[in-house]
Amino acid sequence: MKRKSSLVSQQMSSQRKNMALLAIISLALGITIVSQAGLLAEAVQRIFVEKASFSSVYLLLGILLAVMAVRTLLSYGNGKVGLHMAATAKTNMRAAVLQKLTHASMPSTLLGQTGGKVSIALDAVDEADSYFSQYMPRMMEAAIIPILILVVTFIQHANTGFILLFTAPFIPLFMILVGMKTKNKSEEKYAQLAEFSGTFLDSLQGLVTLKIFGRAHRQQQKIERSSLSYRDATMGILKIAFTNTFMLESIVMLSIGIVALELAIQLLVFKSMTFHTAFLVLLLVPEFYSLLKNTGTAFHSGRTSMGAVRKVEQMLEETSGESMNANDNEGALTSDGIDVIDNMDRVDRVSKLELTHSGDLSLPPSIVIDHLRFQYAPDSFELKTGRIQLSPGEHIAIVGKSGSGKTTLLHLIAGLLKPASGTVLVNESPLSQYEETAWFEHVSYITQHPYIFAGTFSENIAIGARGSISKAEIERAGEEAGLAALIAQLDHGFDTFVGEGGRGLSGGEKQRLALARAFLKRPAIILFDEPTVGLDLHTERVLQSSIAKLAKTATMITVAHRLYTIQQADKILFMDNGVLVDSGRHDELLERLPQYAEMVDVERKGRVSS
Ligand SMILES: Nc1ncnc2c1ncn2[C@@H]1O[C@H](COP(=O)(O)OP(=O)(O)OP(=O)(O)O)[C@@H](O)[C@H]1O
Repeated sequence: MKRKSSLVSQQMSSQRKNMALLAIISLALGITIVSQAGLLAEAVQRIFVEKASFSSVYLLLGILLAVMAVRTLLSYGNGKVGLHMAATAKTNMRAAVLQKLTHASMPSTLLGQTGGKVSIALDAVDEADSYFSQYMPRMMEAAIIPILILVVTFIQHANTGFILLFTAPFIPLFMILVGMKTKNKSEEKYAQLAEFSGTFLDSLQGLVTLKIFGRAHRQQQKIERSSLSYRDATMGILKIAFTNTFMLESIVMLSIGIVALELAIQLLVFKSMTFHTAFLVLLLVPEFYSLLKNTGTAFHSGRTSMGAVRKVEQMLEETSGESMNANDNEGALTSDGIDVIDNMDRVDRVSKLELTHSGDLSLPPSIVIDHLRFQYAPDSFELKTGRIQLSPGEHIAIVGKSGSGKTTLLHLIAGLLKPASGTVLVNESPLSQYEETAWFEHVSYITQHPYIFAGTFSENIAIGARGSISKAEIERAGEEAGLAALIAQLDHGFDTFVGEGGRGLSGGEKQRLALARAFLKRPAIILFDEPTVGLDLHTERVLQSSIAKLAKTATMITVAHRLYTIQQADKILFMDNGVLVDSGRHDELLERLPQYAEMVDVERKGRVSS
């Protein structure tokens, strides 16, 4: 293997003990192979050449049987160590993939297809198995045993030793040639599989939309095309594998034939060697080639594994380019730790961590937005702000037209996006100086489409808890969030199962469930994306009063659409085309900002007409 993947190298260095064990077992295996041949040659020599009685070789045959048993046990041991190495490596690699995915920044999670990522995390990591379970043990055997056999052969009969020495390099040479081609093919196969999985999952998720727009058939053809390319890539690899096996077998047969011919000539024509020596050498030679041949097959699967591992590495590299190291002050914060998943399917976890920042995070904190600038991509939408102070416990409303950058500003304040320049100051220190987990421990984000996991109401609410939590506490949080009436109608109450993606819950109900999580957490900072679609009056009131209760002791920043929310806010941030134009109370902005007055007017008319 010319260039070992760094992921594989990492695994190797962490498994040095197992490698040493493999080397010891391989050496012992080599000794049993040579002993076995020696004992067998001796037994045959005594019985057939020296015509000794069968009973005189009982002991010899007994030892031979014991050596064979030991050889079997050692082979089994080698396999076991390989499997153990593979299992450990796969666990580590999968942990690394999961770690990277959960710590990836928000923009990077939006890149690529989910199905493709799943196929890499599951299938590609599985493919790495054969590198450790087959390739490594075989390579170790190939590095030790053939040398041992070669030494014994040279001692016994130098001519055969030279034949082995001359023909053996053809096998690795051939392996390298084929292996190179297989690796490319294998990478191609994984690209095809990832595309196939991605297309398949995307189509499943958007099946209703596809049907409505009459695109189901076209999508079906797309799936068919990608499945055919996957088949072709797999067949390509198999073709190489079969050719590989055929060529290796031919080389081995030819070589053994040459050795046998040479031995026969020496034994019968020149009578320059004993039967014992000839037979011993003839027994050892197939073992020699068989080991090299096995290595060839293992090399093929090792190469296939490397292609798969390369894919895993690429994925890790791609996500790590975007991810934030928790200790990296420059890095973008991620939503890791937020108690409610936003509509981009962010995964949340809450764990207690020390603040890296030396100052105390007094709560609720004061927040200063200080000349932020942000772009998703060059030459696209740009967000700009001046300097604005948000006092502890204030209720802030971000308002503006659709696409003006409200959500982007909210994500920048929350640390979910990293500004290109400027800072968000929390208690007068840059947000980037805080340990992200510690910061998110105090933040709850209630999006318009909170993510509901497959599980019961209780399990979904308990996600908001910092430690272990009692059923009574979960139920109290549910009631405070206004879920009591809904739960009372269900046969299994809080133990009712809500499906993946929160199937069976309305938008308002999902938000109440997200609120229940927040009630368990009691955050100091609440980020709230107010529903744009009209909820019924009752639901809206329940949500409104629950949020108000939760926000009593917190700084709340709302992307606001309701006039009521806007009027009640302590401070309104008015966004226009990415620019934070002005901030102030409702009456102040009405007076000095015509665009704001116009927006309020439109909102009022909308209310009356709807
Ligand atoms: N992930 C993204 N990548 C690239 N551009 C984005 C991304 N998210 C938002 N944008 C763009 O940034 C601009 C501001 O979007 P943003 O969601 O902040 O607006 P908004 O005021 O919250 O809109 P709405 O009220 O409709 O939700 C829009 O032009 C949008 O297309």
